[in-house]
Amino acid sequence: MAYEKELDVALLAVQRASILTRTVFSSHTKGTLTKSDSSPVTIGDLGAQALIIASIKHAFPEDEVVGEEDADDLRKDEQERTLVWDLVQAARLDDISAEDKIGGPIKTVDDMLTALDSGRSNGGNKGRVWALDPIDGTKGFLRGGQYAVCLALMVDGVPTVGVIGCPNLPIDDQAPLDSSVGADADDKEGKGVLFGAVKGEGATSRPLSKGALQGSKKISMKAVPDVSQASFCESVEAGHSSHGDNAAIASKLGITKPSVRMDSQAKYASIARGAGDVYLRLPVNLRYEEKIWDHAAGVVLVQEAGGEVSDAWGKPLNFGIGRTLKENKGVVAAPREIFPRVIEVVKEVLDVK
Ligand SMILES: Nc1ncnc2c1ncn2[C@@H]1O[C@H](COP(=O)(O)O)[C@@H](OP(=O)(O)O)[C@H]1O
Ligand SMILES: [Mg+2]
Ligand SMILES: [Mg+2]
Ligand SMILES: [Mg+2]
Repeated sequence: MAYEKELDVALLAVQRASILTRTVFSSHTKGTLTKSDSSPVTIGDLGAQALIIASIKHAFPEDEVVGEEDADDLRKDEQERTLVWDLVQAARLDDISAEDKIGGPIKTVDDMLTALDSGRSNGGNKGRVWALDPIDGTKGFLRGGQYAVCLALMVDGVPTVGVIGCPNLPIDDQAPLDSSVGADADDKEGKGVLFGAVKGEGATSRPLSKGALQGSKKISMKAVPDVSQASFCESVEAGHSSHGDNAAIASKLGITKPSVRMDSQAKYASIARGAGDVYLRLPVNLRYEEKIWDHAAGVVLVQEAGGEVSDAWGKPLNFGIGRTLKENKGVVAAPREIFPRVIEVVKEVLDVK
């Protein structure tokens, strides 16, 4: 199989980082700081990014990483640095050969800061670049909703390997998608899924474990013979995607089921495994540039499960022009057969605005 080592390393790296995020999710201490764009970041985001970049740099030292976070706050804030260091040291896979494949524990605080700071690549359309979102859906993570640990390898600007860890999603791929999945989520028994996909090789899910990789199943999107029966998902945060436009599109498609709101790329993962059908992310503010790490892994997963993804105008997402998708606005994902119809209606709704 192509990119077998890359997929393995990415799955193990995300699995190890999820051990850390789960610890923070169930703890009162989240060390929440506010970033310059007023969005939140926690000790979970920072620890997970350090662990994942350390894993990538161990296995593929030449590769670049576009990561959401950096070490600026930790270099200034000793208390926060100590909290993250304790978490990073504690997060270990319980299978030694799995842990070895991703380089074993980070050795020093300096190594942790260097790893965390090694996600500053500007991306581009040449060579191998990883896109990393250590916690996607930080607001959901803090609220007790869905969140996802997301990692993708882009080759010459094309998302090629995608891995998403969803600690709060039900393991059962067929579990119906209703509003309870997105709200008041937890990571108790029966929860925690690790998704993986390689371009041209299909997509899989398996239970998120603490050790070696096991028990993967092929996943695919559900057939939707009648688009009015589709279920669609969208962001919980009204500032991230226009709930009004999404509702207008659903109504024009004849969809009467209420939308399922959930945070993070758990939306891509949920439609990829056929728990839902359509993901709508209509722009609220046309000046906002979507970040590549918010989409790269989800796009590989959906494409490999039988779906198509574009921006709201039906334009392919261009991951090869930097850290953002500045040539695109909004995102639409749906099974291949109904995708043209969905885009047609999305354009109708946007045209009358
Ligand atoms: N105005 C905006 N429009 C669209 N996305 C936004 C946004 N402001 C922040 N985001 C992104 O929305 C992501 C969460 O998406 P969702 O709403 O699907 O959960 C955030 O990821 P992080 O939580 O990793 O920062 C952030 O990058
Ligand atoms: Mg994100
Ligand atoms: Mg994030
Ligand atoms: Mg963020």
